[in-house]
Amino acid sequence: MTADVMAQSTDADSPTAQPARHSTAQAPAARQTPGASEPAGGSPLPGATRPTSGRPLPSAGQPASSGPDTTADPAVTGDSAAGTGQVTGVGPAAGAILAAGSGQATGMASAAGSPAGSAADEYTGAAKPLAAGEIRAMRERIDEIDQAIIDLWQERSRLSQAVGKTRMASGGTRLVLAREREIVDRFRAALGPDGTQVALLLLRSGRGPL
Ligand SMILES: C=C(O[C@@H]1C=C(C(=O)O)C=C[C@H]1O)C(=O)O
Repeated sequence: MTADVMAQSTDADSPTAQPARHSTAQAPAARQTPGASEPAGGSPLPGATRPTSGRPLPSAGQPASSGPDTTADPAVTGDSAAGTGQVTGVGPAAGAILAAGSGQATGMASAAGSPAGSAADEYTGAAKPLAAGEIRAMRERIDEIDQAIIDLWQERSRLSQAVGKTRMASGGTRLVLAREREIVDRFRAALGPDGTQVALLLLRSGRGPL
């Protein structure tokens, strides 16, 4: 775990009463999760509650939702990352996805802002048919990729829970922090600060009820 990731740590992830046993034998001594309590479905690791980048998304139009833009909120923390932050709209022309703290995915772009009389494609947000076709093709692949991510995510989660059960049945610890740090570091090295968040969500997903 690098120092800057550790510096991002806060303790805002809600702790639960659920006790957890951590194996810290191999973990770096610089920062140990103190003792017995484990954040709820969350992570004892640094970086767990770091807000997302907060970078505003470029948009040529207005959000489809009037809900608050949580891109600057600590959205990827605790349950909020999984339960909210849904895609609520697509800006016309630019096709920018606008995240909001609540609401359903509408996936529809407003025709407002399109050139008058043009065949604006409301589904893709494109202002010209050719662009709409390209976008549809790319979206097909995006959908495939998303499904692969979901499948792999669920497979990983099942494996992680199986490891935990096996270890506990052998009298071992529920979690191994040194291993979790290794995983967080790998994701962060590959993806930057967002990778940290992804890794923490992955780890949380794998905990489940043991
Ligand atoms: C799956 C394991 O158990 C736990 C879950 C981990 C994970 O989801 O990757 C990593 C470390 C452990 O806290 C493991 O030790 O490999």
